[in-house]
Amino acid sequence: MIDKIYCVDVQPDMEGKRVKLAGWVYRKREVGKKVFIVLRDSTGIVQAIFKKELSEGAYEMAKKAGIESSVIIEGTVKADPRAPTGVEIQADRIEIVQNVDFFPITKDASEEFLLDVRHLHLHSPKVAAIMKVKATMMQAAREWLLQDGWYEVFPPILVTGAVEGGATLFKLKYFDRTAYLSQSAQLYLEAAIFGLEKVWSLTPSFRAEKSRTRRHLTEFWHLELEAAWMDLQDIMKVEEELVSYMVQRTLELRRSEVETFRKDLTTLKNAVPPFPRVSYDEAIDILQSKGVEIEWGEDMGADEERILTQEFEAPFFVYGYPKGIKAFYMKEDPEDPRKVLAADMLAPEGYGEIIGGSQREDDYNKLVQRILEEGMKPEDYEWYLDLRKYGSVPHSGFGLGLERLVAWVLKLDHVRWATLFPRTPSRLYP
Ligand SMILES: NC(=O)C[C@H]([NH3+])C(=O)NS(=O)(=O)OC[C@H]1O[C@@H](n2cnc3c(N)ncnc32)[C@H](O)[C@@H]1O
Ligand SMILES: [Mg+2]
Repeated sequence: MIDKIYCVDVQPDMEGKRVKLAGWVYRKREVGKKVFIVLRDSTGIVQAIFKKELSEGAYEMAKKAGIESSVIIEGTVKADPRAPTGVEIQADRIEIVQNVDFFPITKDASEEFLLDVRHLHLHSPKVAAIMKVKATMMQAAREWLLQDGWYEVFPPILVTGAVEGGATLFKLKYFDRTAYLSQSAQLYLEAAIFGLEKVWSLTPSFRAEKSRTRRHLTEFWHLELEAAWMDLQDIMKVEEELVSYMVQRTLELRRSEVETFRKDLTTLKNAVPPFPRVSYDEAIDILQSKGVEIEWGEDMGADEERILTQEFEAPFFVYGYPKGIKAFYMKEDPEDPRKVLAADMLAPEGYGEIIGGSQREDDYNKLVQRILEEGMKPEDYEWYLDLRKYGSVPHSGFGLGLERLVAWVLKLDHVRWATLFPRTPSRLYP
């Protein structure tokens, strides 16, 4: 490993110190007999100035370095308020590790082109900032889950059945059998609670959704929790405490990155428990009062949720959905058999659903009935039904779409920017 420091380490109080840095040529300009190179690394940027009178060899080499060339630079630190970071390096040595004559991404690159060359787009400091925020959100989630006594488990991705409807399964050949890519780890987490009680997993989930909306991917990162003995109210409290901690901790550790994407942090700061709660019935009333044509019993799509979120300045819950629009595993509301004990968490500012959760049906016969009602075969869920035969307990859980949370926090215009290599119906490469 090169004995170097990072751009962020170069500070004005290091005046006169000799330093070595490695990175990529982010910006470059020539003025008279000087070359200014703004070097980029994973921590930020710093300007290096190459003066012909100081080192002709380095000056001539610096002139050759193209944008995004990988370079190693040495020189002396000098405080200079005119430099982008208030300090620069009076460089007397540059090694071009690999020169780039023409970097294909230019200022006028289209979004589709950026996705076509996503492997090169990852050079971008803005993309790196998104990935740092995403990583910090998961660091925060792990911190919270550990201190609150949750066990991480590692469920299978190759599965034999649907959790969220057969229409969005990706099928694959598994030797002489058929397998599917997991839509959700939920059913396996439900099995894990009998030994561990409170479990969580972060897995890729797959949905063969043809929806071409700004919030759908065909592969997304899914943070899921499941807990024995918890009812819907209990799990909603877990959701709001977890999301609040993830958001506030990210503001604490990554505020400069967040502010790169949004100046108004109000809704993020408002993300503290208790989050507002509205019933599905109230949500329908709100939408109808705003002229939306929606009837009780219908699902809210992205457009309806966008309108509903205008009523809130923080993440909020919608609870008490009609049974007909929700999944087979959700427990019927004992007080209203038309409904299930389900709640979604919606992000404000038009982002909508970021979490789907519910209390699960823990009665064997009722679950068999729900499976049949949904046109599914109980024999396909034999192992899952066993969970209701051997010490069944009330239990609840939820799934958080990590890209959707990041998209809201950074106000991204599409979830695809929140993932390293987005997968959508039209994009499988690179
Ligand atoms: N353990 C559970 O209870 C999870 C449950 N089985 C489940 O999968 N619910 S969900 O379908 O609403 O998906 C959960 C969340 O997963 C995200 N999600 C769901 N589908 C997508 C797509 N296609 N793209 C991106 N993100 C997606 C979104 O934030 C949803 O709220
Ligand atoms: Mg959902």
